[in-house]
Amino acid sequence: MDIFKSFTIEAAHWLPNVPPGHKCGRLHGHSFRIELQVSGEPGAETGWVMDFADIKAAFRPLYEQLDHHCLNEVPGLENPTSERLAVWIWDRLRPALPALSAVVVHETCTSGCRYTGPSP
Ligand SMILES: Nc1nc2c(c(=O)[nH]1)N=C([C@H](O)[C@H](O)COP(=O)(O)OP(=O)(O)OP(=O)(O)O)CN2
Ligand SMILES: [Zn+2]
Repeated sequence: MDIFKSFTIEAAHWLPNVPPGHKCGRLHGHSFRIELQVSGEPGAETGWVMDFADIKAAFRPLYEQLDHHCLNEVPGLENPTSERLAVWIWDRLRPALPALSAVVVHETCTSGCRYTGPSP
């Protein structure tokens, strides 16, 4: 079974490698919505896969690095596309949250990225 916890991150970014004149080469901001999916079987007694609060606690240090920051200034996010942000979160969160099965980044209401880990 899959469960998820969502977070909103207010952050600025610009994309350094887009062609000249591309709108995303200019500094702009988003309310990024980050969805963390965790998979497993619900415990017989608890009835849950994992306490949502434990997902929140595990993500907290990363949230603090991202929220109300310019993503380009965060080490490892010099080219902060949705794809790079999803991988950045996955790489840093998975050790603390081994049941993590997907990181979804909604950059806008209409665009985003879903990452389920490196290809085997
Ligand atoms: N594959 C990717 N493409 C784009 C990314 C990205 O991270 N990965 N990022 C951007 C920009 O940062 C931009 O903020 C988002 O682009 P876009 O969806 O085009 O934004 P709009 O609000 O203009 O979307 P509409 O729904 O078309 O109005 C660009 N591309
Ligand atoms: Zn953007």
